[in-house]
Amino acid sequence: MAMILGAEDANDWFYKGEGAANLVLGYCGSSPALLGKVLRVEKIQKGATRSAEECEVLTVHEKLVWAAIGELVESTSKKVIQQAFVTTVLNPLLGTEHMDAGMYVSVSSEFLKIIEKNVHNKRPAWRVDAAEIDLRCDSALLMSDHSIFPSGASKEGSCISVEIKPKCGFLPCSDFISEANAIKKSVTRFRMHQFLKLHKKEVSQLSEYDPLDLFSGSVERINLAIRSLYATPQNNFRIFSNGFLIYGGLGGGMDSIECEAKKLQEMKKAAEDRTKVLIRRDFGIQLDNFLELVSEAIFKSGMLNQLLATQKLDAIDIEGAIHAYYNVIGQHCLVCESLDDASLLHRYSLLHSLSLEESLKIVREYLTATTAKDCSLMISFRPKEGGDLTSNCISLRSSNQHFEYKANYIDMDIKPLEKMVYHYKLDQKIVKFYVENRENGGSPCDFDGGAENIQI
Ligand SMILES: O=P(O)(O)O[C@@H]1[C@@H](OP(=O)(O)O)[C@H](OP(=O)(O)O)[C@H](O)[C@H](OP(=O)(O)O)[C@H]1OP(=O)(O)O
Ligand SMILES: Nc1ncnc2c1ncn2[C@@H]1O[C@H](COP(=O)(O)OP(=O)(O)OP(=O)(O)O)[C@@H](O)[C@H]1O
Ligand SMILES: [Zn+2]
Repeated sequence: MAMILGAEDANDWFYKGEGAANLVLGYCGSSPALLGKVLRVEKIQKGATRSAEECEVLTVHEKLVWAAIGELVESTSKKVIQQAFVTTVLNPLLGTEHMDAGMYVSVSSEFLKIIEKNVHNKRPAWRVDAAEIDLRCDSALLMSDHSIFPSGASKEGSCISVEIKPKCGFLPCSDFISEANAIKKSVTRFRMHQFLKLHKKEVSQLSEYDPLDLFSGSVERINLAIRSLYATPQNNFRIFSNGFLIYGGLGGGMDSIECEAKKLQEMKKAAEDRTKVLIRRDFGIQLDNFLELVSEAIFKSGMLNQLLATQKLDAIDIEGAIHAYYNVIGQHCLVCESLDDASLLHRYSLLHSLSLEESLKIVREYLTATTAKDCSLMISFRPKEGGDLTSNCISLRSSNQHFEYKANYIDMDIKPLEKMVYHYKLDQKIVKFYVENRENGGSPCDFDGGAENIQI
């Protein structure tokens, strides 16, 4: 970690976006080593009480879970573990071509303080309320900016990229899913979660997107999914022109709940118009053709096949994995404790009779799958002028134009073990809400089932 970013470097970084856990900055300075890079800075929930040291190291039980994976045995620092997680766990599953583990660089607390001040006005208010840059961090992740091609290679203004957060692409079929939750086997988690998000005003309308289309392996259905993502982008779809966001929301969905419906429609229409103009200007094609280009690239890259296989490592669903979790942490199972269904209890007793090794494997695979269900893809395009058509080229049948593309996964973070309890509660809450409210489109008035209210 030779590079150190100090106060004098802070103004070279601009706000690019954020998710729940990290804030991402683009580089506008002149250092050749940093051109074309982004810096991913960790955030901390407001009011969080964990000490800096607790945040930095794996818990005793996390060490157990990840101990079986070669390199990870040695590491106790989360940053080292994160890098090893990508190279040792994810690369064999997803290949190396589309992965970027990045590298950690040192940052001073002055640097972070200035950044925090500089980006404040750019951040969505609800993200500001939820979390802030963790000023205790002494490093941040430096990665390639996957919304552009490496500098020098592309003619100015000619790169358009999309970011897609595909979420879970399959229906679970685990025998450990209770009869009361059988709907999970026929309706996607994404669809059911939409109803709860609408009720909680986290989104302004139900998404048209169906992950089963995107992961279908059929180019026609992939195109249907891309059109739906474009119609209702939420936090699942963004478009960038030359690295700058032109369509979709910063740090979340485009349909920020802070806006009234009419204003939202106007903003969406303006973003659509701008996007169409830029696509026509830079690529000489209509929006429909661009969305076709995106679909073809997803189909051709085969990335989603590998991602789906990784997601399916969650073979017994959280309703099964949660029992393995309690085996791992060596505590009495709170889920079984709250059940009075003898047949279910019998099924779960099979899980509680597994060896520690078997339980660790279930938990490890569950956590790996969770990362694959929450990551995003970034695909960048530029017109291909002359020369041979390489394997990374798409030819648009409709206009006989050729485009080069590159695709990368982003947000490959390892998930904390303790989050499994939250996942279980959220899962129960999503299904309960959907079952009770699917008839009325997801906007009832008397649902109080916060994840924290589910009894276990
Ligand atoms: O549980 P989910 O499916 O809502 O996923 C969470 C995401 O919500 P969304 O994609 O909007 O539904 C959530 O995204 P948002 O904050 O809603 O943009 C995070 O990605 C969260 O992961 P982490 O806390 O950053 O590690 C995600 O949590 P994990 O489930 O990946 O732990
Ligand atoms: N390498 C990258 N190149 C370009 N843009 C990036 C890169 N990494 C992240 N971004 C942008 O920053 C945003 C936030 O990054 P990221 O998804 O890693 O945050 P997160 O907090 O981990 O997300 P989540 O809420 O899914 O956990 C992304 O949605 C994307 O627009
Ligand atoms: Zn149990």
